[in-house]
Amino acid sequence: MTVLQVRNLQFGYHQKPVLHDVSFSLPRGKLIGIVGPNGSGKSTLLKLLAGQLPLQQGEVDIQGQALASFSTKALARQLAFLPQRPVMAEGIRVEQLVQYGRHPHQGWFNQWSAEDARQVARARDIMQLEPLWQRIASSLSGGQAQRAWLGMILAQNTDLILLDEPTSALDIGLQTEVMESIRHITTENRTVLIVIHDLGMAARYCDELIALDEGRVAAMGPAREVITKALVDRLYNTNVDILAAPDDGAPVIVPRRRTS
Ligand SMILES: Nc1ncnc2c1ncn2[C@@H]1O[C@H](COP(=O)(O)OP(=O)(O)OP(=O)(O)O)[C@@H](O)[C@H]1O
Repeated sequence: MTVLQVRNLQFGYHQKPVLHDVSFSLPRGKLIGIVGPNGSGKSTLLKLLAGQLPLQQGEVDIQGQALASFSTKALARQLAFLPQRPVMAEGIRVEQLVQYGRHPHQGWFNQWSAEDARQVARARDIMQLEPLWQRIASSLSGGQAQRAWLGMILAQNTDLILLDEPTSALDIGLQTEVMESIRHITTENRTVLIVIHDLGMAARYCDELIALDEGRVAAMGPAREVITKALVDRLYNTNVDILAAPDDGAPVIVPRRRTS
């Protein structure tokens, strides 16, 4: 079943076009990556899908229902969105941040339910936040903060999760750990759409990729088929070699030096 359907999306900032005729659909239970050069429209696309920017042209359906027909709270029960640079409120602890993910599920009197507690504990365990639980969130390192934010997103317990570069501040060990956790989420039949710059990680972990180039879909399909030398050279104006990882054959992208 299709979780998200995007048809002929066009968008511009102050009359400057940024996205052109973008169409795709996301099946349930898959990890889908959006790749593309800086400024190609990846964050703009995610913000539109999350209802953070107004649709100008085209249609977005979430679980078969028009995006515009959802209230803010109803939308937050369907999809969780982690922007590229989320703003951390001063003074809150990691525990409170993760609990905040339950807000869309709470009723008029903000009753805290057993289900809320269960989802918060689950998010804490998956993101291994126990040692950070009572820390002031704004005092965390970049990587720790990213895990805390992901904990909040997991606690929201939505079928669709949109993440804008969730591994950008992480060292290579944590990157792998977080990507494994994100993969784990899709085994629960959730769909995750992730903006990611690291093409090797994208090819290794994502089921499918959407490659954007100047606001247009340049390629779309199974991750390891999308990452070709021709596409990478063209999109990033570079000259790469693509090797095969020794463990599972996933593409490893090695840019050649530019010798003068
Ligand atoms: N609020 C804004 N007002 C005007 N122009 C914007 C705004 N946000 C983004 N843009 C422009 O829209 C284009 C696409 O930006 P966007 O952030 O979506 O790209 P991106 O692919 O996510 O880039 P990056 O990989 O650098 O994060 C860029 O030219 C950018 O300068």
